[in-house]
Amino acid sequence: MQQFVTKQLQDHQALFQKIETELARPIAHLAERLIETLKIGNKLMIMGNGGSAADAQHFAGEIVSRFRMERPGLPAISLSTDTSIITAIGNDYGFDRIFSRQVEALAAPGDAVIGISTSGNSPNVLKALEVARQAGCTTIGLLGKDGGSIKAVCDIPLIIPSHDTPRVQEGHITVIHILCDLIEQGLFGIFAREGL
Ligand SMILES: O=C(CO)[C@@H](O)[C@H](O)[C@H](O)[C@H](O)COP(=O)(O)O
Ligand SMILES: [Zn+2]
Repeated sequence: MQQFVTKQLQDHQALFQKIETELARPIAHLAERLIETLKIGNKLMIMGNGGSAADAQHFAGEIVSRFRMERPGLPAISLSTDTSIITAIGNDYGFDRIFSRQVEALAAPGDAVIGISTSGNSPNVLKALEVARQAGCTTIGLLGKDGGSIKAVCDIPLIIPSHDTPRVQEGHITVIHILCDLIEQGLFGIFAREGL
């Protein structure tokens, strides 16, 4: 068992080394887009299934409440969280529409709609990003594997370079925390002061 644990930790470390090499610039670029979105009064809408539903809720919580800084609340909604809405749409229209219906109802042009999917192939996330695109939103994917079918409907696809679902999720939550730091510092902190 200890060998198994060691192997998991080694895989995690190797992946994070790759993320550092390949994704530092794309993560900073994505943060800039999110900062611009929030600066002009638009909001973030975030969704995913399973572990990625938890990530969506986690991300929205950091933005609305706070990450590290004392600062005003910022607008972000998790589309994976409201059981009444999700069961109503799922029951009446089908599971594929649980996110797209919320995008129809809540999205405004200029909002950033963020789909989190380790396979890049969840149909409900794909449909929501298609609707978001038609509504004039910026579409963003936190993805894995080869980006799947969702990659094609993303203005900004960020793909964690792994085919192992748990490792991809570990990449996603780290990216989310870095984005939260950059958003706070970009709007209210060191990067805002330095105009970076
Ligand atoms: O958390 C995990 C696996 O670590 C699972 O709950 C996982 O999120 C679920 O199987 C999801 O349905 C996978 O969807 P996706 O990431 O491929 O869009
Ligand atoms: Zn999990």
